[in-house]
Amino acid sequence: MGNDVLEVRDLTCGYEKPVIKDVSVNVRDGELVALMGPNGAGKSTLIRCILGMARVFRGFIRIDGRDAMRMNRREIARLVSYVPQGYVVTYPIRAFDVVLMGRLPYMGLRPSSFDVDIAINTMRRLGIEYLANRMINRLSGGEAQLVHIARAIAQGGVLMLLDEPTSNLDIKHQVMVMEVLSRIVREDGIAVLTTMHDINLALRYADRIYVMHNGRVVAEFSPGNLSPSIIEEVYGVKTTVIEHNGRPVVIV
Ligand SMILES: Nc1ncnc2c1ncn2[C@@H]1O[C@H](COP(=O)(O)OP(=O)(O)OP(=O)(O)O)[C@@H](O)[C@H]1O
Repeated sequence: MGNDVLEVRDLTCGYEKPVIKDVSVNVRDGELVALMGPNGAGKSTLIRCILGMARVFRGFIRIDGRDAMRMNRREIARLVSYVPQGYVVTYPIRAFDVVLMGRLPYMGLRPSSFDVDIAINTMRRLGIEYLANRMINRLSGGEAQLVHIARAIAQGGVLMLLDEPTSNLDIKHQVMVMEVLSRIVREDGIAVLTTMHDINLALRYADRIYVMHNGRVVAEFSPGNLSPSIIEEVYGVKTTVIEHNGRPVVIV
């Protein structure tokens, strides 16, 4: 873990008006960073800003050392993959073709055999090659989420952005998705920034956690340094932090 893959400095960004204000975050290679905060705090907007999908008023965003605001969509797509929140494909398309779509930033009119190999190998690596010929609109939420993550991995960037990848998943699939993400971070040395609502999942899997509130970053900590006062201040609920198997667990 070392270099900043994502560096956001003093960013004020939003839509017609700013939504997030003076936000600074960074994610290094080999690091999984969780972005937490109440509904409407500005987490998805920050992700959209990094992707060039929202209006930057002030500040800068560097991806892999390059000024993201000077990059075109294709250049960003070669560095950054994105799994949006609650992304549901309603039309019938094979799971394999969804994964292959990750290779679009590199393709001409048709995929090369290299692109096809990457898609096959990525599905194998995540243990979901058995889903390859299934239609994505007929998969369970957890299976479909793993396919979308495989698509993002096949894209082969240095930074993966995920918006609530575990929402709507049962406990087993939540753990499965987070295990896959932390394995990819370790094995490939990529950087992952993911929004999450489940504090205990974040404490278990994230290397660091940022907390946003009213468009600002109000706390940054590693799981071992969590103080209950942060949760109380931001969410307004009383909590107790206990240690279980050497890890902090929040009890409401
Ligand atoms: N396209 C948009 N145009 C204008 N305002 C928007 C747009 N999208 C979101 N907002 C506003 O920006 C603010 C932050 O929303 P955002 O979706 O970033 O929050 P969030 O922290 O991701 O919330 P949640 O946890 O509910 O997903 C909200 O007040 C929201 O209404």
